[in-house]
Amino acid sequence: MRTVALLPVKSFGMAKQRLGHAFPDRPALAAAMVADVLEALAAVPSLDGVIVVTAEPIAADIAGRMAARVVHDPEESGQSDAAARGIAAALEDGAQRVLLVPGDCPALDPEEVEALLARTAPVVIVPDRHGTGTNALLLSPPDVMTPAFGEGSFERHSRLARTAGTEPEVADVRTLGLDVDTPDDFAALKRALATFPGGAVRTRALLDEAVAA
Ligand SMILES: Nc1nc2c(ncn2[C@@H]2O[C@H](COP(=O)(O)OP(=O)(O)OP(=O)(O)O)[C@@H](O)[C@H]2O)c(=O)[nH]1
Ligand SMILES: C=C(OP(=O)(O)O)C(=O)O
Repeated sequence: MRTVALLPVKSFGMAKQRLGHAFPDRPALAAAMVADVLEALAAVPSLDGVIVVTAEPIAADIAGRMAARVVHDPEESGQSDAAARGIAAALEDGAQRVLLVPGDCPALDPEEVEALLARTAPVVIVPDRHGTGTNALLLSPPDVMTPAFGEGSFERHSRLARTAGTEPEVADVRTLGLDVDTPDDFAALKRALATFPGGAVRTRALLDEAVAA
């Protein structure tokens, strides 16, 4: 089943507002995290392609160097609209399934993603670590339902799946749950990177630089 990962990426100058002063250089962190996510996705055997939806030239350059297709996002009107652009592009590419992931989960483990792709339900929701948001959506077909990210999106996506006539499956994926939005998320990521070796090469390097500075 042709499966494409979709990665919406907001312009780095605007990204990670909720992180506040937890990390000095938010654009650099956003760029490192996106590159680490793309490297992890490239190592997932069951993915047939990756589409990055962005207006950020640096993200587009990173994507191009990692063999991902870039879809421009002129409006930057939110993750859901960007996801919809990606779904349309994936359908054009003949995708039968899409995996929507955020660009801020740098510890993403390719083996965990591969295991997630073994699921066959039309809608699989990966909740955030609080259980109220959505860190990933596996949709088959890609337009089985319309993503509606944002606060409370876990319940909303569950409801949308049922409205589309299918009972959503819920999958807990540890490294997809390590998305970085708030200072607490950032602290949780640093603890996870200290505990689990491997992955997040660029994000680790940036964090080490910040500590050394
Ligand atoms: N292309 C695109 N991606 C977006 C947009 N808004 C959010 N994203 C991406 O969607 C994913 C989740 O985004 P959020 O964590 O909600 O937004 P953020 O900018 O990373 O963080 P905040 O500034 O705290 O909201 C990240 O990969 C973002 O880059 C948008 O308008 N356009
Ligand atoms: C986008 C979501 O949350 P966040 O903006 O915190 O990543 C979500 O949970 O749907």
